[in-house]
Formats: sequence, structure tokens, C-alpha cells
Amino acid sequence: MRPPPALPVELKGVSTCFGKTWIHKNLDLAVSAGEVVALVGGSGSGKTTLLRQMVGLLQPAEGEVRLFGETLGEGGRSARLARRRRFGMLFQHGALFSALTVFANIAFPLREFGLTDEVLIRDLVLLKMAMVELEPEVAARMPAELSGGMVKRVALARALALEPELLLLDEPTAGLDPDRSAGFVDLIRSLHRSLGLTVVLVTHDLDTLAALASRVAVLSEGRILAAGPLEEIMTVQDPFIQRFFHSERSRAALARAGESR
Ligand SMILES: Nc1ncnc2c1ncn2[C@@H]1O[C@H](COP(=O)(O)OP(=O)(O)OP(=O)(O)O)[C@@H](O)[C@H]1O
Repeated sequence: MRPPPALPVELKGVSTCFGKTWIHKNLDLAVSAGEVVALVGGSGSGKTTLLRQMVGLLQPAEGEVRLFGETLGEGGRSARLARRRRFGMLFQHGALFSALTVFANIAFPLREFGLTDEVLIRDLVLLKMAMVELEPEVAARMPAELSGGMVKRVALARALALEPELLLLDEPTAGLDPDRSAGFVDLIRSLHRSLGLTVVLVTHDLDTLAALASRVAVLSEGRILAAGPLEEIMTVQDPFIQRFFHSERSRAALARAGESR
């Protein structure tokens, strides 16, 4: 019998400490292929830190982070590069290189991985731009000339440049007005379906969460307090969960999501 496929993300006993403050304490989380897992938690609870640990930008003080069955840091340079190709990350606020054009931003990971054929790079960049519904004319613009929604789309195109299996999104709709936010959520949803991606996202936005998440993981007091489908999580008796999901605003967002699903 074949072994089950490795999980895209697995955190085991992760503890994180900045100075004398412990942010995560013996935290476990597993993400299966094809899931969209939304991490929610209070401000400063360590959601972004967890995303950064998942891709090896930060090391936990204790515990293990596994990506596609391999412990981060394991293996030599070629193993690390092979792993690097399998995920893309959309950072909070996009984090585009401000001195590079849109084209050069999206081409960056391709060049970083040694692609030198300029015709192929051009075709791939234009393909990624089409995937995120950006017109080809935008390629020559600088990040400062873009609207907030366009910055997110360019950052998403860059995250998808290496055709990853896993996409990590840090507050993908923060700073967007409701229409742009809904458009971006639709785009992520359709890319998730068409590319068969696994997605881990951090969001404060109930509309985004309700529209996208197949599972919600609640980070509280340094660990995953509960993880499950939204309907299940909403019934958990916990002060943060009650505040987060049962305010009037939350109820309205969840009702909107129910109508559009
Ligand atoms: N590199 C660092 N050095 C020191 N402290 C840090 C570092 N990165 C994060 N922190 C602290 O760790 C805590 C968790 O930060 P993190 O950004 O992960 O939280 P978050 O849940 O994403 O918060 P928010 O929802 O406000 O974005 C915060 O108190 C933050 O100030």
C-alpha cells in the first residue's frame, strides 16, 4: 500500500519566543492538500509569525515545521530550492520591490531560479498577469503608480510565478474597499479551484474568511484553540470566538457569505 501523501504544512510542538515573551506554546497544526485554512486570532497573537515560520523566514525556538513532509532546514541547498518552488507567499501590503516595474517584480522569482530565456520569461509573466486579471499594459508601470487592488494582484502574480502548490496569504484583502475586496476574494477562490492549490491565509475580515475558508484555525494564548469548519468554530464557547464571530458586523458578513456560496 502506498503511504498517504505528505501534508503541505505540519507544525508540531512549535514554541516561539521574542525576548522574554512566548508567542506560541507547543502549537500543533496540520494542513491537508487542497484545503483553504484561515488563521484567525487577536492582534499580536502570532498569526503572521506562524506564516513566516511555515516558509522558513523565521525559526521557532522549539518544535518542528514540516513542509510537504520535509523538516524545514533539512537537506542541502538543492533540497531547499526544490522546496522553495512549491510555495508562494503574498505578504501583507504586497511587499513589491518599489524600484522594479510590475514586469520585473513578477519575473523576479523566475530569474532567481535561473531562467534566462527572455522570451519564455515574458510569456510566463504575461500568463501570470492574465491569471490575476491584469492588462498587459500594466507591466511597464512602477508599484507607486498602482491602486491598492492592483498591488495585491501583482503580488499574487509574483507569488504564483513558480507555479506553487501552496499559497500563503497574509491579510490578502486588508486596505481594499468592499468591491475590490470581493473581487480579489473571487479571484483567489477561482485560482484555488482551477490550480488545485492549498491555501493558508491570515485574515481579520469576516467576509474574506466566510467566502474562502474550508477550515478556520483559531490562535489564542499561544496555541490553536480550535480548528474546524466555520459553522463548528462558531459554536465554541470562548470569549475571543464569541466576540469575533457573534458581533452584529460578523453576523452580517456571514449572512452575505451564505447568500453567495
Ligand atoms: N521579529 C520580531 N522581533 C520581536 N518581536 C516580534 C517580531 N515579530 C513579531 N514580534 C511580536 O510578536 C507578536 C506577534 O506578532 P505577529 O505579527 O505574528 O502577530 P499577528 O497575530 O499577525 O498580529 P496582527 O493581527 O496585529 O497583524 C507581536 O507582539 C509582535 O510585536
